[in-house]
Amino acid sequence: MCGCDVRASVLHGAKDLRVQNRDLPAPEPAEVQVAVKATGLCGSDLHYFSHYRNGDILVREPMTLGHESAGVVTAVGAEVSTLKVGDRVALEVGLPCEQCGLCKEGRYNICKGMKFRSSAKAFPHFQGTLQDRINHPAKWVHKLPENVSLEYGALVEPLSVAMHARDRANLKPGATVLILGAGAVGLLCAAAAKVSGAKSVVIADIQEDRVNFAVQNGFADAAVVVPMARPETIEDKLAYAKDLAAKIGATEVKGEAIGEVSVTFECTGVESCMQTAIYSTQAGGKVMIIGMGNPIQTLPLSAAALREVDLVGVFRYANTYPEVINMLASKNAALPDVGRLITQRYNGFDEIPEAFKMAGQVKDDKGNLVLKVMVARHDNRTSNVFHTSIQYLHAAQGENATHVIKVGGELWVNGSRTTNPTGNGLGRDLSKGSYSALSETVEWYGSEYDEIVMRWAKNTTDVSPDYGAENQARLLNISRNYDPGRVFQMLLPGGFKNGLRT
Ligand SMILES: NC(=O)c1ccc[n+]([C@@H]2O[C@H](COP(=O)([O-])OP(=O)(O)OC[C@H]3O[C@@H](n4cnc5c(N)ncnc54)[C@H](O)[C@@H]3O)[C@@H](O)[C@H]2O)c1
Ligand SMILES: OC[C@H](O)C(O)[C@@H](O)CO
Repeated sequence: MCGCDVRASVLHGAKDLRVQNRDLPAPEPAEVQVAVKATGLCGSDLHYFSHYRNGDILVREPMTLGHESAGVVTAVGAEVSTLKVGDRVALEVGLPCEQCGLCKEGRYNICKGMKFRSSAKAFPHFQGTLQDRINHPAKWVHKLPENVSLEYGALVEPLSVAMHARDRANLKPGATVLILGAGAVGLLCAAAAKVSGAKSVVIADIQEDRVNFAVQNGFADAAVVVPMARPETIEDKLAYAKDLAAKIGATEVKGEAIGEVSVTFECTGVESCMQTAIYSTQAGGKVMIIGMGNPIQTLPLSAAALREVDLVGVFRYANTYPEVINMLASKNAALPDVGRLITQRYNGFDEIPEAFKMAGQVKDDKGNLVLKVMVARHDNRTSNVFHTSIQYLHAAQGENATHVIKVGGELWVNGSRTTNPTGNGLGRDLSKGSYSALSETVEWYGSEYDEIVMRWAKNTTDVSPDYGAENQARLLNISRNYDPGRVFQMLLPGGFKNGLRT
């Protein structure tokens, strides 16, 4: 149990991130302590990073960013019976008052007393998750099943926004759906529509690559590239929105024009898109207001009111985590692979400023889309140990020592994703037999070096005697004491590798 110093990434001003030590007490009786392993960067984090404010909300004291996170439980408070050390978890980072009428109705997301990690709305600010470990009430920490990785665990937060929007839309199977904005939020809303049985999903964005990504990866059935224009007068703006709505309505899915849609998810925050959303939605339909843009917008209200098109606000989520986690675990065939949104990965505190820089770009240096930037936490010391461990295990198995890890459908060789998994002589599909002692226990999610060792150690109960009794005992001991910090101490050079055949 850690009552100790932890490192945190702390924002002191616009683009002024510093790595600092913070005292972390042992968890309170109803809390767990979680080693944060994967954190997705979101638009609000980026606003705080770039401007030291998010819209009207000013940062008033140094603040740690990050709220889309998953990690591993490292300690539990005395009253906690639902979680144990070693559990892999997704963090629901908003703490509502739990006393007010809205909380009692289950609408805790709009509780006035909400404290949300990495938001400067509450003061003192509730510190975010870009920190080695945090203490968090067990009630808001959700266990991940074995087949949901920590990166997917981090996506539970933004996917919750989409599922909450889906719920607020009361989306029915067979609905027709328009998504305005093909950023991470729009794409996740498209995924939520797909998994809920929408008949057709059309997605529109000014960025052609993004809408193409959506269609190519099964998030949408058809794409509309929104023309760039800057109409000045309100008449011209509404005429532009009507034209765009007509263009969207004429878009064909399976040979049929989509027409006016049952539900529009507005995920840009842009005024012209809100106007278009009203014109694009059928009488009796709904416009879901998810994008947060200019707080004052001119809208064709009568076009909504006289056709009973409901304009429905969406703010974060409530009671979504269990469903979203189940959905990810059950691998529902109607759900597009949301993991494809993770387009860039960074490791550790030193790379966080670079990660934010990337999150502010549309494309990376290689011309790849930037949709969701993920920050994992490990330090160099442990990553070397990880590689060493895998290398020695392979050696111990009598094979060439290579660092070959299967991640989902892809192979990583010596730390890089390989496009040629079998042709270079290094590739081995660890799940397919030849490494029976390791099969299905070796998975590497992005750069979660320590998790892989954890999972592998947990399962290594019948390893080859070649590992040596001492190391086997050590592994079993590791698996019982599932604590990343401690495991790595045990795996430091001079520890684990000693005694293994090379
Ligand atoms: N309501 C909530 O609880 C909630 C939660 C998270 C994010 N958000 C908001 O959702 C929005 C989307 O978030 P994101 O992370 O996907 O952001 P993003 O910036 O990645 O995506 C926005 C997309 O809108 C597109 N766009 C901009 N102008 C456009 C136009 N005129 N026509 C068509 N498309 C246009 C951009 O090209 C971009 O792809 C943001 O406003 C964010 O603040 C809301
Ligand atoms: O500023 C509001 C933020 O965008 C939200 O809190 C969101 O990121 C949480 O899901």
